Parts: sequence; structure tokens; C-alpha cells
Amino acid sequence: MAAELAGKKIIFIVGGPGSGKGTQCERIVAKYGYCHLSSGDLLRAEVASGSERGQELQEIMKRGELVPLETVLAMIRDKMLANTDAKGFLIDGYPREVDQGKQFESSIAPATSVLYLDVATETMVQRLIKRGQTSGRADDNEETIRARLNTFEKATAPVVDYYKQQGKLYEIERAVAESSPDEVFAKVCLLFDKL
Ligand SMILES: Nc1ccn([C@H]2C[C@H](O)[C@@H](COP(=O)(O)OP(=O)(O)OP(=O)(O)O)O2)c(=O)n1
Ligand SMILES: Nc1nc2c(ncn2[C@@H]2O[C@H](COP(=O)(O)OP(=O)(O)O)[C@@H](O)[C@H]2O)c(=O)[nH]1
Ligand SMILES: [Mg+2]
Repeated sequence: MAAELAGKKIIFIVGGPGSGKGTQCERIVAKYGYCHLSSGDLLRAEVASGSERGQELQEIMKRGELVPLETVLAMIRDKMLANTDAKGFLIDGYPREVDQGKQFESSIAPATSVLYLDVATETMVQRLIKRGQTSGRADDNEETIRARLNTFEKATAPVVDYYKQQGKLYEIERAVAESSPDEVFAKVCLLFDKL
């Protein structure tokens, strides 16, 4: 465990691609001042650096598959250790698989709470196709979107069950998660006000 991070609040943000994780994180940061770490953004920064490792990551992401968990864990750990003055951390798009969460918790610190946005598959597809018109992301095309959704169902849905069993899951139910960002945020605030 990383001693510098003892006692810090750590919130995982989980949901399928396009479920609204990034949108809510932006609002949480503005209101509560947490340090936001998006695992996808960290990976895209590595790709943008033009490194050889970045090229390998780009190929995996274009296939809609998961990057090896050690790679993402090392990136997140470095960022957290560079921000130990933060009152808490929002880890966006993470963990993607149960083992990733277990390794994070045994080597860094336990999660305080897990926020899950439950959005229907077809809604996510429509949102991502729309986002793809302006995002410039190599993985916002219909073929990769389907593959990412498949990876979510297989690898990440068990993460939701795992934290539910531990009593750490805070779920934004579908009726709310599919409404407007403001309505979702109102429900998200009920969690953060209590932390
Ligand atoms: N812990 C992680 C996080 C991301 N990725 C890879 C697989 C994803 O398909 C890609 C992009 O991650 P994002 O979290 O950015 O992608 P999403 O579309 O799921 O969410 P968002 O739309 O928030 O970017 O990076 C990964 O392998 N392991
Ligand atoms: N209707 C609606 N659209 C949303 C909501 N949150 C995000 N979106 C849209 O869905 C797309 C994906 O959102 P994003 O935050 O990038 O999702 P992420 O992939 O989970 O990080 C964006 O184009 C947003 O404009 C929401 O609460 N309601
Ligand atoms: Mg995002």
C-alpha cells in the first residue's frame, strides 16, 4: 500500500463506453475539487506522445480490447503519487476487470465507493456515434464501439457485481442515467455530499 495515500477518498467511476463518466467527472471536479484521473485519457496521452508503447496501445484500443492491467495500474499510481495533496481521487473508467480492481486495492489503497452509471447498450451506441462526429477518437467508430461494448459486458459487468457484494456500489439507475446530465448530477451529489 502507498502510505502517502492513506486516508484519501478514492472513488471508481464505472459504466459502459459513452455512459457519461467523463461528463459527470467534470462536474464532480468543479463542485468537490477531487483529482480526476481518466485511465482512457492517460492511455491516449501515451499514444499522442508517439512512443513505441503508445503505438501498441493504439492498436489494442482500436480493437476495443483491454490494455494489460499492469500498464494502466502503473500510470494511475504515478499520477496519484504526483497529486498526494488532493483530498480525494476520481478514477474514471477504472477498473475494467475484477482483477484490475483487486490489484489496485492491494498495491495502492482500498476504494471508498464505486459509482456506476447504468445506460442501455443502444443508448451508448447512439451517444458514441454522435460523439465520434467531433471527438477525433480512433475508437469512436461503429465497429470499435460494438467491440468495446462487448468487452464491457464480458470483463467490466462483473466489476459491478463484485463491488455490489462488498456494499460499495452506488448505482445511478437507468431511468436517471439516461436522462439529462443535470439530473444525473443531482443524484451523484447525494453520494459526494455524504463522503
Ligand atoms: N483501464 C483501462 C481503461 C481504458 N482502456 C482502453 C480500452 C478502452 O476502450 C480505451 C478507451 O478508454 P476510455 O475509458 O476512454 O473509453 P470509454 O469509451 O469506455 O469511456 P470514455 O468514453 O469515457 O472515454 O482504453 C483499458 O484497456 N483499460
Ligand atoms: N442525454 C445524455 N447524454 C449524455 C449524458 N452524459 C453524457 N452524455 C453524452 O454522451 C456522450 C458520452 O459522454 P462521455 O461523458 O464522454 O461518456 P464516457 O464515455 O462514459 O466518458 C457525450 O457525447 C455526452 O454529450 C447524460 O447524462 N445524458
Ligand atoms: Mg470518458
